[in-house]
Amino acid sequence: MAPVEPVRRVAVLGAGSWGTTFAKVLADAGTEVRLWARRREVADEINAERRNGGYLPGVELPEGLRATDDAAEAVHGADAVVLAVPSQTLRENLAGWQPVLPPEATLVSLAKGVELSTLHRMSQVIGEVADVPMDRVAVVSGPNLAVEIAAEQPTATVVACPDHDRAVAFQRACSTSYFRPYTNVDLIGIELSGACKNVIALACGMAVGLGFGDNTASSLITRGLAETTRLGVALGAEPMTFAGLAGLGDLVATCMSPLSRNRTFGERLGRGETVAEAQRAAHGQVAEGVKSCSSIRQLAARYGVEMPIADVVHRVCHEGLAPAPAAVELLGRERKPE
Ligand SMILES: NC(=O)C1=CN([C@@H]2O[C@H](COP(=O)(O)OP(=O)(O)OC[C@H]3O[C@@H](n4cnc5c(N)ncnc54)[C@H](OP(=O)(O)O)[C@@H]3O)[C@@H](O)[C@H]2O)C=CC1
Ligand SMILES: O=C(CO)COP(=O)(O)O
Repeated sequence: MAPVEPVRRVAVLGAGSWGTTFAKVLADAGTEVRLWARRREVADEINAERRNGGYLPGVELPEGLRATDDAAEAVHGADAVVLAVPSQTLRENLAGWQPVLPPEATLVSLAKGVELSTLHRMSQVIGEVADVPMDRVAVVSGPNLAVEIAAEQPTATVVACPDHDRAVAFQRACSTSYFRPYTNVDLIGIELSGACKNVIALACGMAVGLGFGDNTASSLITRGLAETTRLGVALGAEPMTFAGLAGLGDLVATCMSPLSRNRTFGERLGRGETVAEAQRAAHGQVAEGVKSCSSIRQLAARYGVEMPIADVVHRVCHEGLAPAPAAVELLGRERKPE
């Protein structure tokens, strides 16, 4: 395999809260970065005022961060292309960008979800649509609440890629004084961790909305980690990945933080709001677990893995089960050893 070139120039496609924050991280790391925004006015605001007020109010973006609404312009000459759109829209967006992708660029997913129509992880979607070998596909995942990172609070993450050298090259491109990436080669474990923690965070939010405290949340986190690990191992992941930053780390951050959109969504359901009401309150920002609970549940069924928390979250979000009886159901399951 040819040596991997250093990552000097990166395109970030998607200017929501995480895409914009990650572009800031890259710029702060000294990497040249172009950010693609779907709407022209967002690109104009970033260029003229160095802010993206709709997603990151109060955050000043670095001078060197340039935005455009032209994806071809954003990716031109890029050593890496970072995909920062919601997971259920990745296939369609990437199909549009595919003809202009630089032939040797590393393709990096920030999205945390499992595709509903295929049950594929994001790296699989990227491999299929961009028609690239999997050693060119990477994932960034960890306890990474965008708003905290945009405020430059110390945070660690994982850059995962089957090609370790490629992971190291991208790790260098996004290391700053406040953002510390580790590398990993277990794409399956890192991606399933990121997708499943959103579903467990919905369950934790429901518990909070029902008025339950930290014992309930901790019980959900721990049993959520157990069912995520079972699924991951069945799909070929390394069990230890789930104890790392993208596993336990992200699970704790998302389940415990009021900044999490998934936990907030679950909390609204726990307080008695409908899915439609919780969706309206999210103001267009994505709570990935609402869709991924269904794809993850199907994946679990396909591999014969028990995921009782994901199962009730799906039934609350899509089959009209109320959060209170869902909790009763989880507690009333057959008694078993840990
Ligand atoms: N926010 C966070 O803290 C973190 C998020 N993630 C993950 O990153 C991914 C992106 O999330 P995030 O940036 O937070 O999402 P947001 O909801 O904040 O932003 C989504 C972005 O994608 C754009 N977009 C492009 N195509 C579509 C489409 N078809 N439908 C909807 N939006 C589209 C949106 O454009 P427009 O503004 O025009 O709607 C917007 O720029 C998700 O998978 C999320 O789980 C991972 C770690 C941290
Ligand atoms: O992935 C995240 C933190 O790591 C963000 O979580 P939410 O999408 O629930 O806000």
